[in-house]
Amino acid sequence: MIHVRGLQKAYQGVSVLTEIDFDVKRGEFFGIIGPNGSGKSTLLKMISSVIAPDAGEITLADKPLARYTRKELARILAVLEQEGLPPVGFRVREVLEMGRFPYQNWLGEEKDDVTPLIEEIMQLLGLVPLAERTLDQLSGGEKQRVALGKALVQKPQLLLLDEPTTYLDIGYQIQLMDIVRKWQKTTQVTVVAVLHDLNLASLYCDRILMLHKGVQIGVGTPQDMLQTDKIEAVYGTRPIVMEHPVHHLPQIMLQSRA
Ligand SMILES: Nc1ncnc2c1ncn2[C@@H]1O[C@H](COP(=O)(O)OP(=O)(O)OP(=O)(O)O)[C@@H](O)[C@H]1O
Repeated sequence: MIHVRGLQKAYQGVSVLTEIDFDVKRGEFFGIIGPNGSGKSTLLKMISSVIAPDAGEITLADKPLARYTRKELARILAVLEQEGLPPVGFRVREVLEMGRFPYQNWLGEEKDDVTPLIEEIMQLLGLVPLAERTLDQLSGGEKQRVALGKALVQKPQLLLLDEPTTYLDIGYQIQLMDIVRKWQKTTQVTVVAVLHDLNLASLYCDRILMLHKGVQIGVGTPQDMLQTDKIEAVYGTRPIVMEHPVHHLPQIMLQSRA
């Protein structure tokens, strides 16, 4: 689904990403992890074509990213970002309808009736009781679900998540990630997620790319990447890594040095 080759980016002459090379398979849940400032968001912005690389190439569904028009790209790719929501006066149902923009003609009309799709996604995300509320009447967690709804109604082949659980409590973190995974099973969407929480990354990602100071430390399964020495080298803190008793995946416990 995605091929990234020799990607490089610098801001004002300061290199923030060098020699990034990886592939993401169709239907995969792919995580990007790394400390603050390691280049995760920059990489995601290049995949969504918000910024251009200085060198290297990204291929999306067998076509170089640079050759997509904005509208073509919007039919393939959706980005979950809370800042991507419209101004506060819009109602939840209207915001979800806006997600269909890539499929509408210049009159804002679409060939097929999308009401069933919008209803299905509102059900999936528990947004039915909030449908007529305006965005300013929602909590941070509810807004995050609306933003996810707007991304899902696009029916993307590729869903990009930039720290999707930042404002969510543990219950909503698991709920949001489970919803994405459930949706992935029915639609085969490819998911690329920047995640700060290494334990969530371990539970949900098929493979993980680890960045450190703009350099690719490695790409591999959670077992390959979430090892004590690697985490210490990159994050500067030595955790205890244990196997999850139910999911049999690595989970980390932090150790205080005080
Ligand atoms: N528009 C910009 N102009 C100059 N420098 C930038 C710009 N955007 C990002 N940077 C710098 O590029 C580096 C990588 O930033 P980026 O946001 O990609 O990191 P990140 O891994 O997503 O960080 P965080 O986990 O803190 O969100 C940082 O040093 C940041 O200060």
